[in-house]
Amino acid sequence: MSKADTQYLTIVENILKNGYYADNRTGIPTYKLPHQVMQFDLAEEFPILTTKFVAFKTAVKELLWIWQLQSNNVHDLQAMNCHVWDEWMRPDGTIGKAYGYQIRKYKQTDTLLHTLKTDPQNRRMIVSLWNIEDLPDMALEPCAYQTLWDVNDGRLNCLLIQRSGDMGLGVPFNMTQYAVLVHLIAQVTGLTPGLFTHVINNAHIYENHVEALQTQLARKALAPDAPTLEINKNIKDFYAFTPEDIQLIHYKHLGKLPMEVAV
Ligand SMILES: Nc1nc(=O)c2c([nH]1)NC[C@@H]1CN(c3ccc(C(=O)N[C@@H](CCC(=O)O)C(=O)O)cc3)CN21
Ligand SMILES: O=c1ccn([C@H]2C[C@H](O)[C@@H](COP(=O)(O)O)O2)c(=O)[nH]1
Repeated sequence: MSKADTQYLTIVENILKNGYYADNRTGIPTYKLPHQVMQFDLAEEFPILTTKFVAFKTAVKELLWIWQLQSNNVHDLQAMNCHVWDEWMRPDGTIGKAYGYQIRKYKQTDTLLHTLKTDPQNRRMIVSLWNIEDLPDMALEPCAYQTLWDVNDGRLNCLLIQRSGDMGLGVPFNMTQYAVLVHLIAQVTGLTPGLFTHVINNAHIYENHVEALQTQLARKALAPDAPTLEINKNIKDFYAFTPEDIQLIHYKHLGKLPMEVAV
């Protein structure tokens, strides 16, 4: 079993056992717990679940859409054969001033890369998608909305803050895609991947995901070891990475667990 499975399933188990049952805007109630934390040393193991199949390539494409393409246009994501944002697409084809829009608006990827290269002991390396002024014009207010970056002895550390975490669908994507991001940014800044800490303010399980997550919990004993991440080492420019440059080697898992997304 991967360390990702252990930490993720501990949270899932705790929510199912002790979570507070409450309504929310989607109409599908959730069980929820506050302030759940996972922490991975990326030098030791790449965090991805093995107790179910995580659509790794899809998660990587969504990440590149936000951080590299810096797009809010759902058609750009669909062009990569990724459809996880289809339900939130507005008639103009975008998700409004959300996600990639906020990265581009303030050149946040460029600034982070530049600071990591020129002033790695800077204590102000923050990328934030939470822009109060623009919130009313977003199709969805960003969930994984902030990262804080830090360097110790050549190791790149990242703290991800997520205000709202869908444990069944969003979180398995988020934990893995942000781990990929740390690897990508480390490679192009001459650093090595260090600690990745993922804080979730409202960690919830939708009522209609309970059965699938119970199935996943029951699979624990059979879980395979974690795969390894392999990135094309020749790439030194963050904007040159393609999904093909980012490969999972020997990803063994216990199969898909379909869940419906609450819109
Ligand atoms: N309720 C909700 N949960 C989320 O996780 C979420 C939202 N809304 N809204 C915006 C994005 C969209 N996200 C999504 C949407 C769908 C999948 C999903 O269906 N995942 C499937 C595989 C999809 C594929 O293979 O392409 C899965 O089994 O993980 C994942 C994340 C994450 N976000
Ligand atoms: O990257 C993401 C994006 C979204 N989510 C989930 C978290 C919630 O279940 C919904 C958003 O609903 P709000 O009412 O705006 O909190 O989407 C996620 O887990 N990860």
